[in-house]
Amino acid sequence: MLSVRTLFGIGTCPLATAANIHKTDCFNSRPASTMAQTIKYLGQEEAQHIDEELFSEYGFSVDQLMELAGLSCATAITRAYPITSLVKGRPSLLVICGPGNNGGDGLVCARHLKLFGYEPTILYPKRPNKPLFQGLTTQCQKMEIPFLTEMPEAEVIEEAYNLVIDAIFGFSFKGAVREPFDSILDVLKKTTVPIASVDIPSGWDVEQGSADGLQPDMLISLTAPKKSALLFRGRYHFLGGRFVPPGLERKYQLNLPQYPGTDCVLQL
Ligand SMILES: NC(=O)C1=CN([C@@H]2O[C@H](COP(=O)(O)OP(=O)(O)OC[C@H]3O[C@@H](n4cnc5c(N)ncnc54)[C@H](O)[C@@H]3O)[C@@H](O)[C@H]2O)[C@@H](O)CC1
Ligand SMILES: [K+]
Repeated sequence: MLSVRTLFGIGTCPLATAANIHKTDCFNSRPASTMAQTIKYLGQEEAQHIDEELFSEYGFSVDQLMELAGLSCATAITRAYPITSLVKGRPSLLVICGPGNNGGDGLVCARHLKLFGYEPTILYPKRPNKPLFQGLTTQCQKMEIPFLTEMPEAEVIEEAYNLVIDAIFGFSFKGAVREPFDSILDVLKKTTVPIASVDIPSGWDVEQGSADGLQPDMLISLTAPKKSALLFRGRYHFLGGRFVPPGLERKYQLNLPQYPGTDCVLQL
């Protein structure tokens, strides 16, 4: 059956215009694609094991995979929210980065989005004292991406930004959210600006989700979706992180779909 998306393509759907991009459910009846049915949804421990093996057995470095993950996120965002579809006069985005590697993906994503013509602003309240994150921060500063010193109020976000990119927590998140991220997530829950979450909607249990948590408009699952992604109800679910070696895919029976051509993302 032909879906609206098939007919018009993302960004050219007649309903996804500048006037209604905020939460308009243009693609509410998302087709249950065969790919999404067969792909494996990972538990928290499994995701962490895959992560460790990529570094220990397969010889990757963190910054290498982070670069590919962040590029995937930026690419997926350009597909779902092309600059021409944005409601504000400027293509402004707010990227909120957390204290771990999910936050690192956010920094890389912001840098690529700037190169793609968007105007990202970063909030990075807890910065690890490690060369990797210091380097990524410097790169963003040299790209002339502004950093905020505090979380804006929900009304200010609505006024100033087209989209919030949530790169706060990924698959290592556990337990109750600690400050300052608790207050940050409270503000995000109040705003109607669409949210694009990197790997996992922040604050969600990696496997069980969160009934009263964030409800992002977009989710970019990295490597493979996590179990909580089955509860995602937003418009756009993309897969990114096209770096999984075949042996690792076989071992964990990931059943990853074929990425089209040279693309680094795929819509599920
Ligand atoms: N193997 C992969 O698939 C890859 C994963 N990457 C990214 O790395 C992420 C995982 O990164 P990490 O393992 O560093 O972990 P996260 O980025 O998920 O978070 C860990 C950080 O969050 C803090 N934290 C955890 N629970 C908290 C709570 N309840 N309240 C406040 N702070 C809390 C921890 O103290 C730690 O600083 C993935 O989700 C993905 O975004 C990519 O960078 C590269 C490839
Ligand atoms: K996230």
